[in-house]
Amino acid sequence: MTPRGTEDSQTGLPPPPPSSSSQRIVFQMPVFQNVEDVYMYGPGGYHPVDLGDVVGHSFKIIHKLGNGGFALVWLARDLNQDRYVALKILRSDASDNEVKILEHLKMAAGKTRITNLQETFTIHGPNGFHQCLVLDLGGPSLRRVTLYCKHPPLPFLKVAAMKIAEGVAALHEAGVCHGDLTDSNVLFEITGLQDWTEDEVHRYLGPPKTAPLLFLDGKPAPVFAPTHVVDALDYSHLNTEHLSSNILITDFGEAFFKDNVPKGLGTPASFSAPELLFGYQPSCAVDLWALGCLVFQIHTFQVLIPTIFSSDQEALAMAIETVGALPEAWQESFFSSLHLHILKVSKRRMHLNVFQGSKGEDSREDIITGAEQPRYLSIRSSHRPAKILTCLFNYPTHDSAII
Ligand SMILES: Nc1ncnc2c1ncn2[C@@H]1O[C@H](COP(=O)(O)OP(=O)(O)OP(=O)(O)O)[C@@H](O)[C@H]1O
Repeated sequence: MTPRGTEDSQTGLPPPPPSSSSQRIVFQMPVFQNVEDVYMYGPGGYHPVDLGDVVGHSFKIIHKLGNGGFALVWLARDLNQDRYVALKILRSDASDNEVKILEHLKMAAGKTRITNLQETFTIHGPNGFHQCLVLDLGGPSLRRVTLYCKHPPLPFLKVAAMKIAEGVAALHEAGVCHGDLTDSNVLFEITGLQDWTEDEVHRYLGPPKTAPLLFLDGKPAPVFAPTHVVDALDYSHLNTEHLSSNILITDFGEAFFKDNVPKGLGTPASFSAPELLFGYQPSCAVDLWALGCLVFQIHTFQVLIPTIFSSDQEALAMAIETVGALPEAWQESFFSSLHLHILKVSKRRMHLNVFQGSKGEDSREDIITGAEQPRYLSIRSSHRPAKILTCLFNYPTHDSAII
């Protein structure tokens, strides 16, 4: 165990970023599914962490939970309290918005647990100062569960849907809008995990997959990077029976106070409220749109507004197909932006025809020419409206929501 971050220490300046291309850090095979952008190791970027390190006063790094644009999230054991937590270490240049929001929510929390923040602290490392959030530990996201798991029983799903709805209501009551409610930011807890030994964590969740991080010339990575990269947990070793319908809402990086509204949001197209495209400022209503999408997905294991290119126009077209026509005032601007979008896509298609020659099985051309479309559309048109109605009107009461 090597202590790496020192709380609030003030030692020296971080080293300069690598200068020449032979100084670039790379990692070689095996290629992992889910690692951070290693060029973000450098002053202002991610804090380097290796498995087994102890970060802050007592957090031993056991596994990697995930990486976002502004943070790495680690499964850590709190050696003082003897419990597992998620330790989110923000990039040194990350804004303190998420910390402010979570601290406000922690104070405001009433009966409903709306934040999973336990404590915050700051560390200093080779890349600068980093805020660390100690969070309740969640498991796989709704996105992963939707993609890879068997459909859990309906009562389980109803409780999960109710928990998200209660969480969103409590957030709004506390004056906060999440702004980025997506299937990646809703996590299912794992039953019994707190009683597992470290060996059991590795056995049930899969051992960490690591690869050395080296300079292009084969020399070991410098002090501002970790010695190894770690593939984030994919939960493929996890049995669905291990999931609890306790839900954590995470990633408050886009969250905002009701009385301090941002100009726009970076919500992925499939969960983005349509009004944002028509020049309206974000409000708590964007969370309600996203909540509808999530409730549908929890019940059906299908994305309500699926997109191929993650473009806003595509999502809007899907939304129209699913929930009906846009308000009249928006229609003209939608059709002109859709027209531009179609032109862009057909230009890309011509480019692929010219430069790619024959098309492979998985080529992007298949997607662009619409080879995927009939299956995609037929699922939607034959079953979706009925499913939407069933989920939205067959909503559980507290009494019926039993696992
Ligand atoms: N409390 C938690 N328990 C378990 N896993 C978590 C937890 N919080 C985050 N994760 C995992 O880490 C990943 C990255 O976390 P998060 O989305 O909060 O980072 P971020 O940098 O703010 O992301 P983004 O780039 O989307 O803003 C998540 O997708 C999730 O898989």
